[in-house]
Amino acid sequence: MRFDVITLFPELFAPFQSVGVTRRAFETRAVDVRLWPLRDHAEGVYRRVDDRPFGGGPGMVMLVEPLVRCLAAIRASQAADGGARLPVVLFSPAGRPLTQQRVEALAASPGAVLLCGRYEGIDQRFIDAHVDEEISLGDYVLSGGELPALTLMDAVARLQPGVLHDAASHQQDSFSDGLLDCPHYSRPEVLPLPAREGGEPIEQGVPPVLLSGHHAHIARWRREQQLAITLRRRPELIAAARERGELSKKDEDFLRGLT
Ligand SMILES: CCN(CC)Cc1ccc(CNC(=O)c2csc3nc[nH]c(=O)c23)cc1
Repeated sequence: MRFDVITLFPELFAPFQSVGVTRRAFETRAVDVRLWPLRDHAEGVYRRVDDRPFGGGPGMVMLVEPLVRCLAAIRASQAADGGARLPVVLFSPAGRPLTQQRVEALAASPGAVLLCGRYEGIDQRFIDAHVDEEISLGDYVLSGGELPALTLMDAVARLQPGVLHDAASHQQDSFSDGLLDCPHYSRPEVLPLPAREGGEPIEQGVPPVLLSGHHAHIARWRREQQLAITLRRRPELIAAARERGELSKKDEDFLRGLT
């Protein structure tokens, strides 16, 4: 699958292509990323990509014409590669919050043009004429759409075949089964951890069940930890899992014991 990224800061994307899971996705071409620096499509002496908003107000607005020229170049490149004409995704605070469900849909698609907004936003006429979908990362204010785009690319790259070593691991990802993750432990079995300032002493050992080798008990303990942690931090995810029929009778018995 392919991402054509329109951005004012292509340098922000280099680390994605050279580190970890996403590097493998990029090297194996499971995910093709093509960066399109918007400034290359700005004309005039000052090569403007933004200007002041009509009606006044703070900040600047991204101009339509450089975006139209940039998108035309992308369409020509997609056609030349015989690829599909990909939908345009705008990252914006006014977009629909990104979910794992949306990530999975995109991961199964041929890809998308990812438009990274900067400044106060994009001229609405470009959005009306060319944008197919607006995506937000969540209700907090970032400086632009590049980190959201990197987040989406990371989440999609992990789902591509052959990218994750242990394919089963993304099935077990907590957001794949809708509950928060259980605690994890590794060597050493006992840690000389100092107690917190004026707090309770830290549990130094590892839950014995994890050392028992009894896989059914371990799986049960992990599931009960997921349920307890999710009920405490994100109770709405319990209700949603129940709605989807994903809670077993054992799960429900355990939850009743907690409340
Ligand atoms: C007028 C108030 N602001 C809207 C919340 C203006 C504004 C702030 C920051 C931006 C830059 N942010 C993004 O482009 C962005 C793109 S996706 C996203 N997800 C969460 N939060 C974000 O700020 C974003 C754009 C407009």
